[in-house]
Formats: sequence, C-alpha cells, structure tokens
Amino acid sequence: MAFTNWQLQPSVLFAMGPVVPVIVIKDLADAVPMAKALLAGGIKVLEVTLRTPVALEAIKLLAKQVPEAVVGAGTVTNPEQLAQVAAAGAKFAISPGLTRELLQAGKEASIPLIPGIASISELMEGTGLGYTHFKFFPAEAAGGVKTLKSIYGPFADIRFCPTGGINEQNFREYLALPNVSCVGGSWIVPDSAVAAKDWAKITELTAKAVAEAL
Ligand SMILES: O=C(O)C(=O)C[C@H](O)[C@H](O)COP(=O)(O)O
Repeated sequence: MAFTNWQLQPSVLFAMGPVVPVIVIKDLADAVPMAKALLAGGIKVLEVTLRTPVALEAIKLLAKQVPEAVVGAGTVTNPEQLAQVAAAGAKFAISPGLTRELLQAGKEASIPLIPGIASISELMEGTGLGYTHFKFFPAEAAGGVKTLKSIYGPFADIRFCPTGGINEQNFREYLALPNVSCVGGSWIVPDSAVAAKDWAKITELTAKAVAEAL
C-alpha cells in the first residue's frame, strides 16, 4: 500500500542511494558546503537530524540553495516536528522509533515518514497502518544483519534502511540483504572532518562508500 498524498514514495527514496548520511549541523554555515561535498562524492539524499537548534533552518536553507539534493529530516519524533519539517521544505522525515500518534500524522502528511523499528511488534504496529518502509534502529545493537535476515521470513515485502553502528567495515553486509535498500550512517560525515571544515575529506569518504556499495 502506498500513501498517495505523499509527494515522494519511500520505494523511490530508498532507491536513490545506497548510503544516507546522518547529518548533525551545529553551525548553519556548514550546511551548504557539507551538502555540496556529499553531492560531489555521489550522494544526493541527505538526512539532517533535528538534534541541534539550527537543524530546521539548515533544512530550509538546503531546500532553497541546494535543490539538486533530496534533503529530509531525521530524529522526527512527534507530529509537531513532522509538520515543522514539512513546512521547512524537507522531502521526507525519518524517526528513530514510532508512536501511534506519529504514524497517524505520517499517513496524512505531504511527505513520506520512515518510522524506526527495533522489534517485530513495532513493525506490526506500522504495517498494520499500511507502512512498508522502515528505518531499523539501532541496527547493530538490535541484532544487525542476523535480525534483518530473521525478519525477512515473515515480512518479505517490507524494506529497511538500517542505521546505528553501521560503518565502512559492515555496510556491504547490510546492503547484500534482500530486505535492505539503503543504509544510514554518520561515518561519511565524521565530527572531526566537520569541525575542521574538511569538506574534501567528506567527499572522499562519500565517493569511497558509493564505489564500494556497487
Ligand atoms: O538521530 C536519529 O534520528 C537517529 O536515529 C540516530 C542516527 O540515525 C544514528 O545515531 C546514526 O548512527 P551512527 O551511524 O552509528 O552514528
């Protein structure tokens, strides 16, 4: 089932890139150069987490100034934030978990909501309302590849973007699974590179991940 009010379907979003960078923007001035560094490395889907006071402003800025990127919001945990990020121009919203309220609001939103799950019961809460695409978080801590393989048995039609503890060593094991379309992670946007404004490093890490994902 797809929610036809969503301007972008999650299957399309999940197919846009093998790695979704989980971005924390502390300084608004970093938003555009970071997005351009990621684009230069071959990634266009960006998840800007709502973990910092400037996150909403960063989404607004990127939506206007870097239209070639597909900028969404992460850490969206309630309906109010979902409305705020949609108004800011986010193309999608990702949550680390789910609540009934958030799932209901997501169904009615103009942008796709990718709810997070770490258990079968949470997954069933989401599938019961028609959701088919989920974040699997915290991936490594919640059993990683083994758990996703087990979930594939009874839920073969569901697709995941695992996130949490994924890095350049293990991301290909996830991408090889039939129910994983993309992975999320912060390893291509390390804090140290952002602090040093070393955008070339981010392009290099991104290009490496994109090349290795093939
Ligand atoms: O902020 C959110 O909404 C989250 O769900 C958490 C992030 O996706 C993970 O913290 C990324 O995990 P790492 O790649 O291990 O750094």
